[in-house]
Amino acid sequence: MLASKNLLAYQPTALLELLSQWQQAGLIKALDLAFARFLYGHKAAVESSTDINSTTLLLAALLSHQVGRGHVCLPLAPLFVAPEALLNIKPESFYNANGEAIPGLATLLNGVTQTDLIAALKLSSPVFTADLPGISASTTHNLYQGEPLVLAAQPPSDTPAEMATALYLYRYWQYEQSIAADLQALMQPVTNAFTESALPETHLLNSWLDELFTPDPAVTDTSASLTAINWQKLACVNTLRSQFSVITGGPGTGKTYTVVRLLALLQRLHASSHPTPLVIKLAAPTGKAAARLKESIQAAASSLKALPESWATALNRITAESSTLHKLLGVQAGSRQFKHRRGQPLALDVLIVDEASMVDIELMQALLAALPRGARLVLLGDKDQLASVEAGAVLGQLCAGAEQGGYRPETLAFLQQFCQTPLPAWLQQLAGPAHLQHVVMLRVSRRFNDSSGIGALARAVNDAQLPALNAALAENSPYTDIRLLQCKDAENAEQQNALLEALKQLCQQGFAAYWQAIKTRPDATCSAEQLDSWARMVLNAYQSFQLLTPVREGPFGVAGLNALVQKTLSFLPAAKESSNRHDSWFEGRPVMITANDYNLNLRNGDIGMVLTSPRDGQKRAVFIDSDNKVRWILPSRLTEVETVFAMTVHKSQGSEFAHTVMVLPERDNPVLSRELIYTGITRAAKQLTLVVPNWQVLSEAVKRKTVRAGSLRL
Ligand SMILES: Nc1ncnc2c1ncn2[C@@H]1O[C@H](COP(=O)(O)OP(=O)(O)OP(=O)(O)O)[C@@H](O)[C@H]1O
Repeated sequence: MLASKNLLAYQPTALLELLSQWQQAGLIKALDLAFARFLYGHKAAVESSTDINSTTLLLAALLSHQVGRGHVCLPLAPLFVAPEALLNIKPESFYNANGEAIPGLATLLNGVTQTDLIAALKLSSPVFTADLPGISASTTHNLYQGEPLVLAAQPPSDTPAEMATALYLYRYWQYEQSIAADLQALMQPVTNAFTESALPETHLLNSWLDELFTPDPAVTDTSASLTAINWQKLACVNTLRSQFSVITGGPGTGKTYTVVRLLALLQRLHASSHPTPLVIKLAAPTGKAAARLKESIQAAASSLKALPESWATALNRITAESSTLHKLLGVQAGSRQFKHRRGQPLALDVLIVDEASMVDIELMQALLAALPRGARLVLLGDKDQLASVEAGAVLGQLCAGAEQGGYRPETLAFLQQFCQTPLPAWLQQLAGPAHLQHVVMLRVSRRFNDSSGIGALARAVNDAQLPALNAALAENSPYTDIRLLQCKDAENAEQQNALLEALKQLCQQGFAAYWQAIKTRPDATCSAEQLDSWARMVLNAYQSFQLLTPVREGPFGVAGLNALVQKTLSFLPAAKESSNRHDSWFEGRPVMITANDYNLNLRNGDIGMVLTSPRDGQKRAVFIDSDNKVRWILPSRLTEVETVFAMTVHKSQGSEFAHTVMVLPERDNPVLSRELIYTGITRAAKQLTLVVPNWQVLSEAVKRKTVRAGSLRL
C-alpha cells in the first residue's frame, strides 16, 4: 500500500511526485520542490555513474525548507526524534483535496535509520562528504568537486549529539568553515601591543578601569553577588586578551556604556607606544541601528568628560561615526561580493559591531574575511533577541552557555584580578568552550530596574516562566509601565469587539502627539531651518508610539492594523483618501522603506513621514539621514515603501519606542516564538501595552524556543 511504503522503497521519480503533493498541500515551498527536481536533472546532466536516490531528493527538499526558515543546515538525528518540531511540517500521513492519503515524513522514515540516510547520501553524486575522520581540512578542500550538497560529520566532542551529522548547502557549509577559521585565528592571544604581557601592571590597569567604571549608584543590591560584580569592567578587560570578543546583554545593561570606555582604554594603551591613534570604526546591520549607536556613543562619551586630565588624548580619539555593515564593506552593484574582502581588507584597527544578533551567516563571513590582520573585532548584542532574518544565528551560537560563564580556570583567574568580589565558582568550567572565553554577559539592566514591569516581563518570557508572566500582567500587579488588553475568552465576539475598541482608543491617544506636531506647521515664509526643525519634531513625536505585530496578514497583522488605524484616526484624511488608488500619499502617513535604495541613499527599514511643505504646498516624504540631516523627498521617487502605523517585530529590531504596543494574532502561528515576544517587549523604552486576543497564543509562543541548526566549531 502506497501510504505505508517507506523512503527506501521509493524510486526518485515517485519521490518527486510525492514532494509535489507536499508542495500542493503547503508543507514545503515551490523552491524546495524545484531544488530537488534540479538535483535530479543535475544528475542526468553530469551523466554520473553514481546514482541520485530518493533519500537525497527528500533531504535536499527538507534542507531547502530549513534554510528558508533561517537554519544553516539539516541535522539528521532530530528527524527521527521530533520531525514536526524540527521542520514544522506534518509528520503523519494526511489527505489531499480528493481525500486520498498522502504519506507524511513520519511514514517515510518508518523503519529507516540515520545510518540508512547517511549511506544513501554518500552514494549520491551531488553530495560531498566533508569532515571525514583523520582527513585534514585542506585535503577535504582539495577533494571537493563542485557538489551542491555537503554531508558534514561533526566530531562528537563539543557539539550536541543531535547536531552530529548534518546536510548543508555547499555555500552555507563554506560560510561556517570560513567563520570558524577566521574566529579561531582571532581568538589566539594577541601578539601586538595589547598582549597580556604588554598590558600595564595589573594594579595600573585596575586603577585605569576604576576611573572608567566608577561604582554605579543605581546598583543598590550588593548582597547578591551577581549584581555586585562589575560585569562591565570585566567585559572591558576581557576584550584586551585577544582580537575577538563579544559583549552580550539585555536592553540597558550598558553595552554602549562599556564599549565607549573600552575605546578610551584602547586608545590610551595604544598611545603609550604609537604616535598615531587607532583607527576605530563602528557599524550595525541596519541604518537605524547605526544611527542609534552613534547617538548612544556620543551620549556615553560626553559622560566621560569628568575623567582626569590623563585621559584627555584618549577621549579626543573616540569616534562616534557609524555606518551600516553593507556601507562599511562596500556594496557592489549586481554582485554578492563586497569591495572589501579577503585580500582587500578594511582600513581599521578596531571594529565595533552593534546589534550583532541581526547579522546573518553570509554577512558575518564577509565581515570576518574583510578584517585586516591584527585588527580587533568586538560584537555587541542581545543573544536572546530574534536571530537574523536570513539564515544563521552566529551571535546566538557564540553566546550559547554564556549564562553559566563557561570560563576555563585561566580565564577566571585573569578576570578575578580585576574584580574585588570573588567570582562565583559556577562560572568556571574546566574545559569550557573556546568561544566562551571571549564572551562576557552583562547582567544588570540600568533601564529596567526591579520596579520595571517591562524588565520583569522580559525576564519571565526569556525564562519561559508562565506564572511570572501572569503575575507581571495581572490587574493587581505593582507595575505601572505595562498594561494588558486581552480577550479572556478568545471565542467571545463581545469581548473581541471590546478589545478592538480599546485598541482604537489607544491609537487615538498614542498617535495624537505627532498630529499635534504636524499642526505646528510653520508658514510659507519660513526658513529652511524652521522647516527642518518642524519635520524633525514631527518625526520625533511619531517615534514615541508604535504598534508592533509578529505577522503581516489577518486583522491583527500589519495590513489589518494599518487599516484599523487609518479608519480610526479621524484627523487623517487617510480614511477617505487612502481608498483612492492615485493618492495614498496623504499627509501624516508614516512610511517605511522596504528595500535598500542606493540612489536615494535610503535603507531598508528607514522610517519617514509624508508632510505638506508650507512653502510650495507639495507633499514630500521626510527622512532623517545618518548624518542627522532632514531630507525632503518627492513621493514619486519612492518605489519600495509601506505604511507603518504598525510594523512587524522583525522590522523593529534595532529600534526602540517610548510606548510600544505589541499586538498578538488571534491564532497560533509557527513564527511566534519566545525570542520574538522578548524582542517585541524590549522595544518599549518606557511603556508597553500588550494586546492579546487569545491568551493561548501568548503562552504557546513563550514555550516555543527557536534553536537554529548550525554548528560552528571553534
Ligand atoms: N555603570 C553604569 N553607571 C551608570 N549608568 C550606567 C551604567 N551602565 C549603563 N548606564 C546607563 O544606562 C543606560 C543604558 O546603557 P547603554 O545604552 O549603554 O545600554 P545598552 O546595553 O547599550 O542598551 P541597548 O539595549 O539600548 O543597546 C544609559 O543611560 C547609560 O548611561
